[in-house]
Amino acid sequence: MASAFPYRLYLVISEEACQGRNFLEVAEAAVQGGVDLIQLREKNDTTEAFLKKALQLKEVLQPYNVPLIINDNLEVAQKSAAAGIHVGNSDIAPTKIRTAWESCRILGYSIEYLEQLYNEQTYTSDYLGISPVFDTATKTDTITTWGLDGIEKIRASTQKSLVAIGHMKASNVKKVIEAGADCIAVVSAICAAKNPKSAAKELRLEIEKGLKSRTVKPN
Ligand SMILES: Cc1ncc(COP(=O)(O)OP(=O)(O)O)c(N)n1
Ligand SMILES: Cc1ncsc1CCOP(=O)(O)O
Ligand SMILES: [Mg+2]
Repeated sequence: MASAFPYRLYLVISEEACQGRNFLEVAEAAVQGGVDLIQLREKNDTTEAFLKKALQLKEVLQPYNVPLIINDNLEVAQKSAAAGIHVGNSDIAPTKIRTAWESCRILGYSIEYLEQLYNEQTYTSDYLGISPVFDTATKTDTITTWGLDGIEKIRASTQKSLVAIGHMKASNVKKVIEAGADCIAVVSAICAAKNPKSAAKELRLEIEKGLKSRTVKPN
C-alpha cells in the first residue's frame, strides 16, 4: 500500500525568504530539483494578499502535481482549495480544522513538547513537524530544540509521519533521516541558495543516502 504521506523534501517558502527573487520562480526551480511538497508561509500578509499568492503558487505547482500547504490561515487554505494546512500550538487546533474543512487532505501539526504526542491534536494530524530540530535564525520563537536525540525519542513514540525542520542543510539531512525523520523541510537552504534547483537536488540526494543507510542494517 502506498504511504499516506510519501513526501521527502518539503519547501516552506515566503516572498521574504527569497530575498528579492520571484518566489514563484524559486518554487518552480525547487520542484524541478526534487521538492515534492510546498508550504506557503506568509506571516505578515493580509488574507487578501496571502490568498493571491496562494492561487499563483497553486497554478505553478499544478503541472508538477506538487501539493500546496498553507501556513496557519484556514480561510486562505479553503479559498485556494489547497491540499492542506500546517498549524502549531498558537494556531487553530487540528480538531477544529477537521470539523471546519472536511476536504483537508494534508494536516500538519508542530511538535514542541513531548506531551503533545499523546493528545487528540496529534492523533488527528497527518504528519508532525519536529519543530525545530536545530536552532535557526528563520524562526526564533521556539520552545524545544529537539536535536537528533529528540527525533529518535519521537520516532520511538509514534507511527505518524515525521517532518524535520530547523537548520536543515545538505550537510546534516542524512543523519536526520537516519535518526527517524521521514521528510525534510527547509526554508533558507533553498530560498536563499544561489541556485535553488541544484540546492534541492543536493538535499534530495542526501535524503536518499539517509534512507538507504536506514535499510542497510549491520549484522
Ligand atoms: C513543516 C513545518 N513544521 C513546523 C512549522 C512551524 O509551525 P508553527 O509552530 O505554527 O510556527 P509558524 O510556522 O506558524 O511560525 C511549519 N511552519 N512547518
Ligand atoms: C518555519 C519553521 N518552523 C520551525 S523552524 C522553521 C524555520 C526553518 O527555516 P530554515 O530552514 O531556514 O532553518
Ligand atoms: Mg503557525
